[in-house]
Amino acid sequence: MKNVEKYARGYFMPPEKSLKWTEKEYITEAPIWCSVDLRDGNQALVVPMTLEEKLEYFQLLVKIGFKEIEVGFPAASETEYTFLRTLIEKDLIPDDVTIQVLTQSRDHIIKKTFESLKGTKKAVVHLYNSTSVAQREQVFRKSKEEIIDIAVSGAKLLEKYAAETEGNFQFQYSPESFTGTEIDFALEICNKVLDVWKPTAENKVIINLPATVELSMPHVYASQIEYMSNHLNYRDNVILSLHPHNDRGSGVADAELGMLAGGQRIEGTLFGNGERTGNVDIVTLALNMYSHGVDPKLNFENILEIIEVYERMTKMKVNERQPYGGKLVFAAFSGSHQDAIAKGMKWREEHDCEHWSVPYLMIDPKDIGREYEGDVIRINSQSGKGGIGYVLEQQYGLDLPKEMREVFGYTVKNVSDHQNKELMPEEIHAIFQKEYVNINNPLEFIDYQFTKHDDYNTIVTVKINGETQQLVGEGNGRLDAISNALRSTLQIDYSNLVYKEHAQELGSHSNAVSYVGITAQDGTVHWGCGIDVDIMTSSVKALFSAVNKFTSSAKLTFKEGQFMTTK
Ligand SMILES: CC(=O)SCCNC(=O)CCNC(=O)[C@H](O)C(C)(C)COP(=O)(O)OP(=O)(O)OC[C@H]1O[C@@H](n2cnc3c(N)ncnc32)[C@H](O)[C@@H]1OP(=O)(O)O
Ligand SMILES: CC(C)C(=O)C(=O)O
Ligand SMILES: [Mg+2]
Repeated sequence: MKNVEKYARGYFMPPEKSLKWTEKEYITEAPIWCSVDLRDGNQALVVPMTLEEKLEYFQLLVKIGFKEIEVGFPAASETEYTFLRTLIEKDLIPDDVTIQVLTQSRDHIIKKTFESLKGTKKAVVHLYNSTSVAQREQVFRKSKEEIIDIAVSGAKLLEKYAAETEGNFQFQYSPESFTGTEIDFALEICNKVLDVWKPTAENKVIINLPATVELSMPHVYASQIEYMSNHLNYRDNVILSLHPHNDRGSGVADAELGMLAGGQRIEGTLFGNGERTGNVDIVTLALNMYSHGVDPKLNFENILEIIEVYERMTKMKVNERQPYGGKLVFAAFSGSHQDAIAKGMKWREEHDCEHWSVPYLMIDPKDIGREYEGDVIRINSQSGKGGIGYVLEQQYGLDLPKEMREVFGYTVKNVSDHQNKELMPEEIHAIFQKEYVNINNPLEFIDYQFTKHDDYNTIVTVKINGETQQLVGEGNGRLDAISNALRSTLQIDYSNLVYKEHAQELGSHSNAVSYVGITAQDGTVHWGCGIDVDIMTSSVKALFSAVNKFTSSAKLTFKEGQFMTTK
């Protein structure tokens, strides 16, 4: 690409190697979660949420189980201010939830922030100022010392206004644009702020290290976090918080590796809404943990309900491929995936499995309120017999013989291919009904009678081209006798009767379902299905269906009492 020389890496490695985190394998316990949907998420929306929307979203976050929620930037607008006042005055904040507010390091903004907090039981007041080389040089045009002054003076103002305001306040500091800051400078400024606040075990300070802009690969961020974690003063009384954005698409990886490196708290949003490419997606982080058997301490058991509120409030869409929440993430169209999923599900039914291990599915969709049917296995021209058969079995109680599944699979794929669309389960069922079930043209089954000596003898009544006839046959079973009657009387040449039957126990009544396959002289197998309340009748109807399929595909016409090839 042209202009590549215009770009260079803009992050800073820690002054010494910090790679201890690589020795850890996975995240063993949930971090402190802080939702910043109502602040960072909200400030990134085309139209920020109204008061009513913020209130509904807040309730959603509480219901999910967030214990820390950044509710806004109260000095930013009347809505932000009023929202906070409403939460406090209407006593809408549960006792176990702490609200958080963001402020720049400017006297009038900090003052207004504390005004908005009057009467709150407890809150985190979050102070930030930019520390990166680019911000120092281009935006603030200040030296490192002057930038430290902004942070330290803001820290002192927080102390001052907190002392004047009734309530229980915890402080948080973010060196905004941390990822573009020299790490030893970020450390220096954080330690200077900590020296003002002097955290104690009873009143810990949160140091939040944002990937304001994600400038590096995640292992670099993790090394930066580990270095900071090892060198921050008052470390035992500091809660180390991470706030990844997603500019390179690795926000989740930043958070996960950052936690291995010492991050104890995560700030992020539902489905990753937030500035530019978004904040880190907390749904993904939490459910990634869940998929490893670690309780994330957030409840996403009804993810569809959460998506509905999220989309309505933010006017954003959850992408179809969004981990866990996306419409298509528990859907398989391709044949081999469907086959493996269907077999995996069956395996679970038949075995006493301790842990979830169904191929292609990270977690059981049911655990987050998603369904298998129509959700997991979806049918188009890329699908195969496994998935198509699975849909018929799960939704209509039709368990086709293996060989028939294959033939029917191709029929369905062809329809989807020609119509260039996905087929819904009811369409697949309709194709099956039309193509295979109780086919009675040209040969219509009317009745049968049996007598048995050594073998079965039958008189089967049929209607062909509107004319009723009685055919006589003999065989070692009843179906065999009827088949022999058809073959010998009507001169239909096939062999190898394949037969399977089962009860169809879906809905209020139970039918018998039979499948019959017959092999023509050229080796082609023709399949038919019969459904009836009576099991014998269902098998005869299946045979007639197969024979009718055979005569029509072999272009046999009925003339002078027998079937013959059309010239
Ligand atoms: C990475 C993040 O998400 S940071 C959070 C960003 N969120 C928001 O900005 C949303 C809410 N913000 C707002 O509504 C407004 O910006 C307000 C009300 C806070 C302030 O508005 P205004 O004072 O009109 O303007 P603005 O934000 O542009 O202020 C820029 C000035 O503040 C300074 N400034 C910016 N951030 C900070 C900070 N954290 N601490 C101290 N000063 C700051 C700038 O250097 C600039 O100074 P200058 O006037 O000397 O040039
Ligand atoms: C205010 C800070 C923490 C922020 O949102 C960021 O740096 O992304
Ligand atoms: Mg942010």
